[in-house]
Amino acid sequence: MKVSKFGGTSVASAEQIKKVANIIQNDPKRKIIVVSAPGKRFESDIKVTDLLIRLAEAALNTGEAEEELQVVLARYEEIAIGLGLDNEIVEVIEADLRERLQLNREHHELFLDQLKASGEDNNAKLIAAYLKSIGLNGKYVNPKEAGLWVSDEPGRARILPEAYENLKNLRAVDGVIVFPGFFGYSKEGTIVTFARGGSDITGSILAAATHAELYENFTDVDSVFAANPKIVENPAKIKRMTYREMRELSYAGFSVFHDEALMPAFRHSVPVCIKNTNNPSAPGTMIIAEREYIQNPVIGIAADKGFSTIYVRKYLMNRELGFGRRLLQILEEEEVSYEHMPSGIDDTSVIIRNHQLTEEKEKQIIQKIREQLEVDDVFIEKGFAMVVLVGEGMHNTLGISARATTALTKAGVNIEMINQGSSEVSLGFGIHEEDTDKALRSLYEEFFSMKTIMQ
Ligand SMILES: Nc1ncnc2c1ncn2[C@@H]1O[C@H](COP(=O)(O)OP(=O)(O)O)[C@@H](O)[C@H]1O
Ligand SMILES: N[C@@H](CC(=O)OP(=O)(O)O)C(=O)O
Repeated sequence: MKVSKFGGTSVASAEQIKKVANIIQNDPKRKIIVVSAPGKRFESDIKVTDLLIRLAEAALNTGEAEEELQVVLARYEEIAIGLGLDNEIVEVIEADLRERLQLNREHHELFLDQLKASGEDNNAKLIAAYLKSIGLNGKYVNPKEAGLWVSDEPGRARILPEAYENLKNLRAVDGVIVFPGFFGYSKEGTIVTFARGGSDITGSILAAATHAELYENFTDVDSVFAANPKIVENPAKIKRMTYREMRELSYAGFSVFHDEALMPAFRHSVPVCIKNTNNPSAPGTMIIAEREYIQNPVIGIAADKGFSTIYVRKYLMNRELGFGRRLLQILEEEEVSYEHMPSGIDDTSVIIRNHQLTEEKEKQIIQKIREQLEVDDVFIEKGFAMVVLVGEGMHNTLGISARATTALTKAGVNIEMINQGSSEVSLGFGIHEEDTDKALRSLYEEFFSMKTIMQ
C-alpha cells in the first residue's frame, strides 16, 4: 500500500486533477491520497491558502469579507465545472466557508487556522466527488474522524504520538481515501494547522501510521535537484539521498519538501519518493536511510535569505560562567529560537530568522542583554543569508571547506560566518543577502560542474 500526496501545483486546476486521477488509476496500491489546497496555476497566480488568509484577515479587520469569499469560491467553481461536477459540491464548499466565518474571532490565530485549513478540506471533498464521478471509489476522510490529533499550537502544530494508533485504522477502509493535508485537531476538538507547506507532513504521518511501503510526494518537478532550479540553470538531478540530507536541505531552503515531513517516515522506515505529476513516468528522487557517497560527498546546496545577527561583545566573556545560558534565556523569554551561535573569546553572534522579530522584541532583547549581561556592545544586524552545503560524505572528505571558501572568494562573496554542523553533514556560510544567488552559483560550479546525474 502506498500513500501519495499531491501538492498545490498538482491540484491547482481541473486539468491537473485529471492527471492526479490517472496516476491513482495506474497503480491500485495508491490507497491513501493526501491533497493540498489548489496552488498556483502560473507564476503570478495566488495559492488558495493565501486567498484564505486574505479572507480571514478582511473578516478580522473590517468584519466584511464578501469580496474575498467570492474570489475563493470562484477557484473551486472553475475546478468543479472543468471536472464536469454539478453545482452541489460548490454549494457544500460555500456553506462550509460561511459557517467558518461565523466562528469565534476572539482568538485571531485559531480563527485564521480554521479558514486556512478549509483550503485542503474542501479540495479533498471536491476531489473525492470527482473520483466517484469517474467510477473510482473515492472517500473523503476528515482528520477528526481519523484521529489526527495535534498539539494546540496554531500555525505550527505537531503530531501527538497517540494519533498514530488511531490513524493505523485507515488501512481497513476500502476505496481510495482522499485525506486533506495541512491540519489536524487538538484534543479539545479545534482545528490547528501545521506550518506552511505542511501537507507534506500529513502525508508522511499517514504513511508512517499505516506502515505504507512507500510515501510518494507528487509535485511539479522531475526530481529534487542539487540546487534550486530557479537560480541555477539545469542543475543535477538527485536520484537517491538520505532522510538526513533531505531534512538539512529542506530546512536550509529546498522548498520542494517540508523539513518536518522527514521524521515520521524515517522513524517508521518508510521510503519517500518525490515525483512529478506532469511526468509521472520519470523515476523521481528516492529518500532512504543510507546511500553510497564515495563519489559525491556533497549532494546539494541550499540557500535561504531572511536572517539577522545579534552581535554581543564583552571582554572575558569566555571566563564568565553561564553567560551563554543567560543570553539564550533572554531569547527564550521573548519566544525567539535561534539557528546558530558562533563564538569567539570576547564575542558571540546569535543567528535568527527575521520573521521572529518585531520592532518591540528587538528593543526588549537589546535592553535585556545590555542590562542583565552588562555587555560592552550589542546590536542587531539584518540582511543576512545562509548558504549550506549538505552531504553524508562530507565528514570523510578533506578540503571541502577550503574548496567552498575559495569558490566564494573568487566570486567576490564576503563570508561573514562559517558554521560546521556538529552532525558533519552540513557546512553553512553566513553571507550578505545581495550575494545569495552569486554564492549559490559559484558553489554549484565548484562541486557539480561536469556532472549530470547524482548517485
Ligand atoms: N532543489 C530543488 N529541487 C527541486 N525543486 C526545488 C528545489 N528548490 C526549490 N524548488 C522548487 O520547489 C517547487 C516545488 O515545491 P512546491 O511549490 O511546494 O510544490 P507543491 O505545489 O507540489 O507543494 C519546484 O517547482 C521548485 O521551483
Ligand atoms: N496549502 C498549504 C499547505 C501545503 O502543503 O501546500 P503546498 O502543497 O502547495 O506546498 C500552504 O500553502 O502552505
